[in-house]
Amino acid sequence: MASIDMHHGQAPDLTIALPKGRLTSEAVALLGQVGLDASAAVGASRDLVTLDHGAGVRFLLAKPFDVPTFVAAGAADLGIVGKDVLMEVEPAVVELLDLGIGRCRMQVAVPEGSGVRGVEEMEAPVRVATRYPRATLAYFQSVGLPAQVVRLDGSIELAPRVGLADAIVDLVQTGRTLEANGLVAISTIAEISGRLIANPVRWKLKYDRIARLISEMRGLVPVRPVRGREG
Ligand SMILES: Nc1ncnc2c1ncn2[C@@H]1O[C@H](COP(=O)(O)OP(=O)(O)OP(=O)(O)O)[C@@H](O)[C@H]1O
Ligand SMILES: O=P(O)(O)OC[C@H]1O[C@H](OP(=O)(O)OP(=O)(O)O)[C@H](O)[C@@H]1O
Repeated sequence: MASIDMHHGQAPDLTIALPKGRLTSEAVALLGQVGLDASAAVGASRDLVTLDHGAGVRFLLAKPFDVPTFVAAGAADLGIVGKDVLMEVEPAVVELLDLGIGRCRMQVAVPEGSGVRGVEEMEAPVRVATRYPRATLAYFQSVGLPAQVVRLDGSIELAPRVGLADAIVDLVQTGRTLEANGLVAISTIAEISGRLIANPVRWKLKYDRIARLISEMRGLVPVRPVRGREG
């Protein structure tokens, strides 16, 4: 439908890519608090584009790992995405704000029965199952421990149980998934939360509009600036 992409017959002032899934409802709630209506993103509609006509803002619903792709390419001006994705993809985007949503940790975990309680106790080369090969290899390199990555797309906690890996690197929130699978966290790689990102060129071109949005968001939740205006 052509009209869905238009704002009173014109292009929208701003396009924001939202992650489909776990972060969607928190992101929509946050946007609602700054007067932007993205509520259709949490409804039953299968439409992947939703428009707040009054505000002139268009929302794109993308898979979390694809949000940086849309933003870096300029298909969206802004995006909301987990820090885990940014660490893994290292996209050409500007990270503007920590939104404080989707808080969890990226951790290294091992079978409880292994007796290992610190990465320094592990025997090299460590076989690590993860969805985050890049962040994992960077971490193990930083602690001087050779590692081999087994790349999985989910159910990471299964790998050590069936001898596919000695350890995992995954996101941990309540710790229930680790516990239920006989694993224990031995190290934290990073604190994770949702971030507001921008296409670097649009950040300059639409500075006033985006800066207004940032100051409105900053005034709300326990948000903190990650990086200032660049370039
Ligand atoms: N257990 C968790 N607790 C808090 N935040 C999480 C948790 N798991 C994931 N997240 C955050 O939510 C984001 C989106 O997670 P979600 O599970 O919706 O996507 P995904 O794992 O990429 O799933 P899929 O590939 O099935 O779409 C992650 O990138 C991360 O920042
Ligand atoms: O510490 P917890 O509160 O138990 O949360 C951690 C789990 O949540 C995420 O998985 P998700 O539920 O997204 O499933 P997936 O691994 O199949 O993507 C993550 O990959 C862990 O498995």
